[in-house]
Amino acid sequence: MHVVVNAAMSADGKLSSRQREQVAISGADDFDRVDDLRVESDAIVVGVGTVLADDPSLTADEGVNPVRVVADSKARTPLDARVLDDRADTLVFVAESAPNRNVRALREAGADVVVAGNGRVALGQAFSELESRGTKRVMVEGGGELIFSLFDGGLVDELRLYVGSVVIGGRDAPTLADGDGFVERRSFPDLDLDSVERVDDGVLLRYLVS
Ligand SMILES: NC(=O)C1=CN([C@@H]2O[C@H](COP(=O)(O)OP(=O)(O)OC[C@H]3O[C@@H](n4cnc5c(N)ncnc54)[C@H](O)[C@@H]3O)[C@@H](O)[C@H]2O)C=CC1
Ligand SMILES: Nc1nc(O)c(N)c(N[C@@H]2O[C@H](COP(=O)(O)O)[C@@H](O)[C@H]2O)n1
Repeated sequence: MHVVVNAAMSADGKLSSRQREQVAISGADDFDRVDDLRVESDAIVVGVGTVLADDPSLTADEGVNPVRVVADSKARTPLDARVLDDRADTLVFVAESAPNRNVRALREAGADVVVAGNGRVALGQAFSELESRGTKRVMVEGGGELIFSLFDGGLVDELRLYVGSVVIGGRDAPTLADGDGFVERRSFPDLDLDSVERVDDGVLLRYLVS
């Protein structure tokens, strides 16, 4: 299974403002590229923080939509979230401790709910489950907490990063990889820069994870 993390950040490394609402960092051409990447993928994965902040549909304007996957330890996905609409299938990974009531309600809303891990979704287990269902290409669309955990778990093969020509600032604004952060130099995931391309008024960087 090949896992691509795709994100857009400001020149100062922020995914959004400190208010954690959706900010359009990408321009039109980059959003078209993201749409193409969605259609080329078998699954699009986000953390529930992104669902709560952005309410994304995670569908493409044209083509067959991949399955939408939410890492949602406590089953907090709102029942009126766009990821639960009927434009594509939705799989929600929850932890064993997720309230039964929430899990039941998500199932009634049409989601396939799978338990993986205690306390927090065990991402290695969740990705193995995706692979066992025939998933070959995974696109991760954020946010920073989930992306950090995926790097921490050695689960990322490729990073496509759009750097927009804007400064957002804010010590509490989300960045590409939040979580606890790495401390030891030897634990920092190393990246190989594969290509650099100007897109809109920003830069698209493509890295392979060593
Ligand atoms: N510019 C961009 O490309 C994007 C920006 N965003 C922005 O990012 C922010 C949302 O990001 P975050 O708050 O970091 O939320 P997130 O989307 O990373 O979700 C984090 C949540 O996922 C759940 N989760 C379950 N298992 C987990 C695990 N093993 N590790 C980590 N999380 C796990 C937890 O409930 C956790 O609170 C919003 O401001 C949104 O606008 C989100 C996606 C893309
Ligand atoms: N590629 C990209 N560029 C930006 O500027 C962004 N703010 C994001 N955010 C991500 O796109 C999702 C929106 O999805 P829908 O188009 O509503 O389906 C959002 O949730 C982030 O994952 N991405």
